[in-house]
Amino acid sequence: MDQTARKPTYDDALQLLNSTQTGFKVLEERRRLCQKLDGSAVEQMRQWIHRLGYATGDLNRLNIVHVAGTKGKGTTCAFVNSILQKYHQSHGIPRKIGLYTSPHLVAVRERIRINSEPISEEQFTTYFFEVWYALESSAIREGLDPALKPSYFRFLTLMSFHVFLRENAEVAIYEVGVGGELDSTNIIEQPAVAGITSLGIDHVATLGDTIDKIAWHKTGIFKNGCPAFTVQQVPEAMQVLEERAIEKRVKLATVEISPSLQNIDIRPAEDFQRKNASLAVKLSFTVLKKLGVATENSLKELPEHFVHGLESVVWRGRCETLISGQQYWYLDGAHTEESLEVACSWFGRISKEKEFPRVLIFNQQSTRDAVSLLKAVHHAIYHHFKLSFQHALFCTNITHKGNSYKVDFVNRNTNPDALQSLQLQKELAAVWHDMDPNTEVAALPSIEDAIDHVRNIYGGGRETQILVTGSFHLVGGALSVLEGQKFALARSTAK
Ligand SMILES: Nc1ncnc2c1ncn2[C@@H]1O[C@H](COP(=O)(O)OP(=O)(O)OP(=O)(O)O)[C@@H](O)[C@H]1O
Ligand SMILES: [Mg+2]
Ligand SMILES: [Mg+2]
Repeated sequence: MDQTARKPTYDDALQLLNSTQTGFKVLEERRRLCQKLDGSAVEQMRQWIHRLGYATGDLNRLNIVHVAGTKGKGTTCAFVNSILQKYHQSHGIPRKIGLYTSPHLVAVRERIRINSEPISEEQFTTYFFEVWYALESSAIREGLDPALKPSYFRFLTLMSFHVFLRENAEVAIYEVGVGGELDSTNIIEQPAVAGITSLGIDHVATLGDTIDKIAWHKTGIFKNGCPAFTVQQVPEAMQVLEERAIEKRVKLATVEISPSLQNIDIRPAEDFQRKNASLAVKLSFTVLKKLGVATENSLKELPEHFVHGLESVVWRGRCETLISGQQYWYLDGAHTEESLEVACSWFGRISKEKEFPRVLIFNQQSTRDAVSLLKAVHHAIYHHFKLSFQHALFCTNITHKGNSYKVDFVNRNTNPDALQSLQLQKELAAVWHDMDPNTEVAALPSIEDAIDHVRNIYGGGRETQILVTGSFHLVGGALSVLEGQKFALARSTAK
């Protein structure tokens, strides 16, 4: 971009950011060569942070709460954020809270928040270009190719560090991207505290296919001298966590579901969420203690701010309900077997109370085994709840009709030919038809097509309950289409 021509806009920033996506062809090649992550990614991050003019030690000023895990990372971070936000509102401590999470639901800006608010378009643009140009000019100074940029997630991670340091955040809460050991967030040397949420199987190509290999990666965020907490895990995972804690000389404690949560309105009222909340409580106590706030570190009775923080947390796209006319939309971005079970049990519990027809909208366009995930949905709904879907719609992750994406959702990492031919969608429709021949199935080219299809099913005149799940791209796209359409929407949070 010509820097002298005009002031770059938010849209320019997003276009350039999208240009850093690795791209389908490179990803295919990596898969073909079975390339795993290696230590070079973290080393490269260190070099980039230096090129922005920081030492890695500068990050210690951020009193980081670092969270890894297979499921519940984002939610746990959101709980910590909400608790700290309540403290901030009443005591002015922490002065400023940064929150870095992924993926985003409806706008990239959501990934970088200050005091709970996504940074503004203006801030995003300013900080984006500060980082972009600093990387270019340092590359030129060092005789490197200025066109070489960190890939999408790494760029945003770098940018988040820059934003929080520039904004003088007193605490920053960081969700790991993938794994821990080799993740780009792992240049953090001395976090205030580390947390590991529930472990399960995901990202097998990069982390390994067994729970112990996955657990090993997650413990990469353990740092000598920094306390760590985890929740109850399966024994194979727990053993690895304990061994690595000893090896790294880290004090690791396991957090049980706190009895005090029984009287608190945790949403959804499921044990997995109480686990996330209990872990968040311990992480918050620890970081507040580091800031010199004397809180009673007891889980028997929670201080008022903790209760308010837990009850008022907003974390969209997870067990979210939208009511639009006669339609009850239930949206959850779950995309692993364990989390789909959780999402389906939430939907099943609510749905069995109603006689209305049920519609499933499902998509999972990455390298995950979409068929197995779909079977997990079937199993949970048909076997556990003895319920069925009258319609099952399989769409791509393209937001709008006519192959157009909202700029925040552009995804270069999926095979365009497979999207065009609806290859996966047709396969999923056939799999579902085999499992339940009574369901009417359809493969559709976009999220908007699927939503319109639902509106047309019963002429819009009949109450319907729709479960949208399998991917955050799908749920984020569905939310932006639903909210963009002129229907009166009532939002209700999961119970
Ligand atoms: N502790 C948990 N155990 C199992 N499933 C969970 C747990 N916490 C959340 N989930 C499910 O996983 C979904 C995603 O939750 P969340 O965003 O907190 O996870 P995440 O670890 O950030 O996931 P991602 O890898 O997509 O970033 C939720 O909607 C919920 O259905
Ligand atoms: Mg994940
Ligand atoms: Mg997440």
